[in-house]
Amino acid sequence: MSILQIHEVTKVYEGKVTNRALNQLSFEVEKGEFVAIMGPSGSGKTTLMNVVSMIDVPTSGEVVFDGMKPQKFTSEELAYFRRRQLGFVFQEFNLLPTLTVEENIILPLTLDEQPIKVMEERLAFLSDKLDLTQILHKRPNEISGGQAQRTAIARALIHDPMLVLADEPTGNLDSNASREVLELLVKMNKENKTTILMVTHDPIAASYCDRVIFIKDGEFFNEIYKDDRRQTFFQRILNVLSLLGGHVGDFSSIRLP
Ligand SMILES: Nc1ncnc2c1ncn2[C@@H]1O[C@H](COP(=O)(O)OP(=O)(O)OP(=O)(O)O)[C@@H](O)[C@H]1O
Repeated sequence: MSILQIHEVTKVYEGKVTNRALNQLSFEVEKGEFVAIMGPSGSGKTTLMNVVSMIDVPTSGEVVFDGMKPQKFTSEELAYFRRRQLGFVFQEFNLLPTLTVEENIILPLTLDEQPIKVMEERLAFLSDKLDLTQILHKRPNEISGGQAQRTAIARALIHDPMLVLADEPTGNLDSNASREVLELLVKMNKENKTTILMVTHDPIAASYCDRVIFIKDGEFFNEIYKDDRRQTFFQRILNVLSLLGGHVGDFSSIRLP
């Protein structure tokens, strides 16, 4: 069953020069899938994430979530839908510095005025899964980058969203912390059937996913599915990237997995 359908989405930015950031892009994400989006700089990845998260409206085409069409929502319905059904993980973690780890994680539930019992149960469940129990009382400036990203993942999952959107979640992490965060994303995906759409420049990060969709000049370029071994998937991702082209530096974080 598909949880997200991108149907012939085009996004044109008008200005002195008209910019077609997405051009008739179509793909679907199945419930419980972990999908990476890759493409050279300027290929439309951020625009795609903005359209999926409904920060931006497509010029034409449709984004459908589990049969629902948010383009038809009122602004209140849209705000509610984003808050309840989407989870966000960013490169910069975006934690609130004055709140503790625990307060940061439960923030989405607090905003939704959920009963304390619900908050405590979800918090206990996620802190255990993401190994955060020991640092719940700390503030963001007292924890490592990897711990900050794990906190951000817990915050993204606390309301059990339909879809998690992750934008370069390992972009600010060293290789050990990156691996830890990716393994936890895989664990949440496999054990809890969390559906994740992740933009990344990093072929190692992409190799943790079930499928990689490559876009170029705002258009669908190719997609590959993981077989059983991550190493061979990584190699196949590199092969497609070499066909995809782009500028030197677009995939600068390539290192051996
Ligand atoms: N607000 C905007 N107004 C005009 N053009 C835009 C705007 N946002 C993006 N673009 C253009 O749309 C195209 C796609 O940009 P986008 O940021 O989506 O690419 P990207 O793949 O995320 O790039 P990067 O990997 O460098 O972040 C680019 O040509 C960009 O210049």
